[in-house]
Amino acid sequence: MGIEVQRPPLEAWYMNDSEEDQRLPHHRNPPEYVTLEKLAALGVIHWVLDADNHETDPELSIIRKDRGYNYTDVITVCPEMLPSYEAKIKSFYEEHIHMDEEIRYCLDGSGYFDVRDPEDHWIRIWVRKGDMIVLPAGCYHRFTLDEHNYIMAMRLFVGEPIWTPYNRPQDEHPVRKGYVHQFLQPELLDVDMSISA
Ligand SMILES: CSCCC(=O)/C(O)=C/O
Ligand SMILES: [Fe+2]
Repeated sequence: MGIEVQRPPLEAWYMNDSEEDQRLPHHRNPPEYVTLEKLAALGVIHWVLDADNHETDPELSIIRKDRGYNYTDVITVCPEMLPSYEAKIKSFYEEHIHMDEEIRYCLDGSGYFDVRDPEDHWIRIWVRKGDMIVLPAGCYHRFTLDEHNYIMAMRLFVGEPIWTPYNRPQDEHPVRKGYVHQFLQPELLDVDMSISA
């Protein structure tokens, strides 16, 4: 029998355009929440796992086996523990893609992963202890700590890890084109295109 993890579901919302501190929530007024279904349509996958028992968690083992995530390490992002903290935080918050999935499992603390919707608006995904998310290869995104300034996250990968970010614009990159083709094609989107014809 699985362990019931008592915690609120993943929260995601549209961001406002404020230039204030990136670690603030940046809700629109009134707030506009984004469903897990909408995130799934963008290719963002999510699980809530038992972070306190991640070393022996059979659910994590199954995900890793099913998806081929044979590599793991743990990164702690906070001013005291991350070497070159300021430079890393700046680079994480530059909009970028990777050639592979970005897979992060929050073991403690929290932070925000921002992704673009089909109209290029930012969606902020609040990742807290127990959340594991996958951002597809070629998906524009960025990361910031929240106001608590601390996250400990497992990083997973298929094979030897490559963390290289490719900053926007990457619209001609084959991996970006593949993402657009798979997730952002107009016929896949839940929008009324007739009014723009
Ligand atoms: C919480 S893991 C640090 C952020 C990171 O690794 C990354 O690639 C952000 O895009
Ligand atoms: Fe990234």
